[in-house]
Amino acid sequence: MKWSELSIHTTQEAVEPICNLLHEAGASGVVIEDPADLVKEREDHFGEIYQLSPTDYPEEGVIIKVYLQVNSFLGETVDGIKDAINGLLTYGIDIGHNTVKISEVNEEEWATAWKKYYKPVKISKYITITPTWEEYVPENNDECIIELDPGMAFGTGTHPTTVLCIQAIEKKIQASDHVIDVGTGTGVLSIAAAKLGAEKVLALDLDEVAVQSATINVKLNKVQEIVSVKQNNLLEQVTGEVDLIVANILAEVIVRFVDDARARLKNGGTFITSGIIRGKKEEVQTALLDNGFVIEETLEMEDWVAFIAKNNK
Ligand SMILES: C[S@@+](CC[C@H](N)C(=O)[O-])C[C@H]1O[C@@H](n2cnc3c(N)ncnc32)[C@H](O)[C@@H]1O
Repeated sequence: MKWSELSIHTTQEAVEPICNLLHEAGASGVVIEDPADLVKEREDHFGEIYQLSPTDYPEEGVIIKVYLQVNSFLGETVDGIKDAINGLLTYGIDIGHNTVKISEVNEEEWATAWKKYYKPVKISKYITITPTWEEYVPENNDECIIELDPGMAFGTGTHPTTVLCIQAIEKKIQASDHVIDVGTGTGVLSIAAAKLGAEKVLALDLDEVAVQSATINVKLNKVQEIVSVKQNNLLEQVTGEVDLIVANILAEVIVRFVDDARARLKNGGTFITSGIIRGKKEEVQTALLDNGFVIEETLEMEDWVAFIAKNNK
């Protein structure tokens, strides 16, 4: 199969809206080359990516690379993407150089192109995520390693929303808890829950690619006795009550199923929600409070927010 690599030179400010546009255009597997990643200072070292090489990054601006299948609609798709990016100017977003280069790559090149950006990451007190192809020696006996092959699904573990979720799970999980992970992506949060002591985890995702990816990663981490992966829309048709639900999905999606999450939680159970951009914090907070949750803690990292909410029935 032939793939086209679309390389867009833009600004940091435009990264998120462009990634949204690319997602809407049907592209998945976005690589972001942002030189800020090389020098990023953090309050703690959680989420820090090790061993990055400056030669892989532009000197200025950000390069977004996305891979599209070569088919008869490719020309229209690329034109549509270019028009949509130009349209960001009307919202006052600086799109910088805005050069778009297209080159053809074969499947093997595409499958490995993004791997050089993905290194071992210490996520929380106990959890370190390492890609399957990296050799990593734990620093101490308490360190819990999650091996991941993200493929095309979301969830390398380095995104602030994922980091916040793992830190929240680590705080709240109790041995023998039953857990549901809504929007599992690569399965990273389900695997973390299992490794941190959960007895049973149901990992759900609407996207078939995510379900495949999570199934592989669950086996890779030898937690298949604990984690079952299923294709499912949010909590539809899910029955019973669990101790903890985690959902790293966009704010717009979270507010749609807060009531279902409450119905699926035991009295005193915990709902961890992430994927909330700062501007949507109040919308989600209101939805949680209106549905009878008590907000125990609000976690923030970069522009992202996560809530730890308790179900008091
Ligand atoms: C931001 S990713 C989170 C992945 C992973 N849990 C993490 O924390 O890194 C959101 C995931 O939610 C899934 N998703 C979006 N809408 C969904 C829905 N209605 N039902 C189930 N999953 C959904 C997407 O396919 C995607 O894999």
